[in-house]
Amino acid sequence: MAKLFRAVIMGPPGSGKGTISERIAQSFGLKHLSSGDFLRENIAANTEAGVLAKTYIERGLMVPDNVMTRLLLPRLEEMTRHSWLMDGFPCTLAQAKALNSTCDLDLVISLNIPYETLKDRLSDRWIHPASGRVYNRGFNPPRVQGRDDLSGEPLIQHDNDQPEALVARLRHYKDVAKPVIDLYKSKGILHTFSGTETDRIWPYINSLLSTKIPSRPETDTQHIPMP
Ligand SMILES: Nc1ncnc2c1ncn2[C@@H]1O[C@H](COP(=O)(O)OP(=O)(O)OP(=O)(O)O)[C@@H](O)[C@H]1O
Ligand SMILES: Cc1cn([C@H]2C[C@H](O)[C@@H](COP(=O)(O)OP(=O)(O)O)O2)c(=O)[nH]c1=O
Repeated sequence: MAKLFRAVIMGPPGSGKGTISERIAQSFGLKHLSSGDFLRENIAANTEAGVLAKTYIERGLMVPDNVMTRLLLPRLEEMTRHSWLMDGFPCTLAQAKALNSTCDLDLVISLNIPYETLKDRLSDRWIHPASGRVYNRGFNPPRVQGRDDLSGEPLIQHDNDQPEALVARLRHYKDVAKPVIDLYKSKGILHTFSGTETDRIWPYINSLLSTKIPSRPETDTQHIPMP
């Protein structure tokens, strides 16, 4: 069996973690794991952790580290036969240390996107709350305005995606992410990508991953190779 590959993608809200993770999952056959999706599944299933997490998410707060690790680490431990890419976890140094004790990461992708770009994207981010699917009127609009493509249910906007809340969220991200980024830098597994357009960043990420994981032949030709 080919060596398993474990990667994490980090970045501020709106940096494109979800969007890029989907592309990586499609191109390289990794399982895309998302902390937000895990939380939504637990909330929907009314698990103990889900009920607790909901009280924080509803107030626009981060879920405490011990709840996150209790929820996610057992799921990761079960994935002994899969290569995966984790999006949204770890967010804090405590989460990173807990993850470290469970598995060895091969690679960390950090997205570095200018504030103005994040502001523009998030102020136009539309979410299907039940699934977490995200849309943007310019970048990936829903087929019918205001409606989720699959369920047809209404899309909503989060107050904390609006510019007034965003400055505080970004400041908070920078504070908590810095020690995590430093940790991965010191381990030599951090790769940072900067830019305003995902379609310009993607070829570089694709190229990096191609050196680490064999692409799936059927999807390999969809993406522009690195210049
Ligand atoms: N690693 C984590 N630690 C603490 N809380 C988390 C974590 N991941 C997700 N959450 C909580 O779950 C909520 C939903 O997560 P999700 O990643 O779907 O949100 P999002 O709005 O797409 O994230 P972003 O803030 O990157 O835009 C977050 O706003 C946060 O409250
Ligand atoms: C990646 C990307 C996303 N978007 C939009 C789609 C979403 O509405 C929003 C956030 O993208 P998303 O992938 O949800 O970011 P994250 O998971 O890091 O929070 O920005 C763009 O407009 N352009 C882009 O290049």
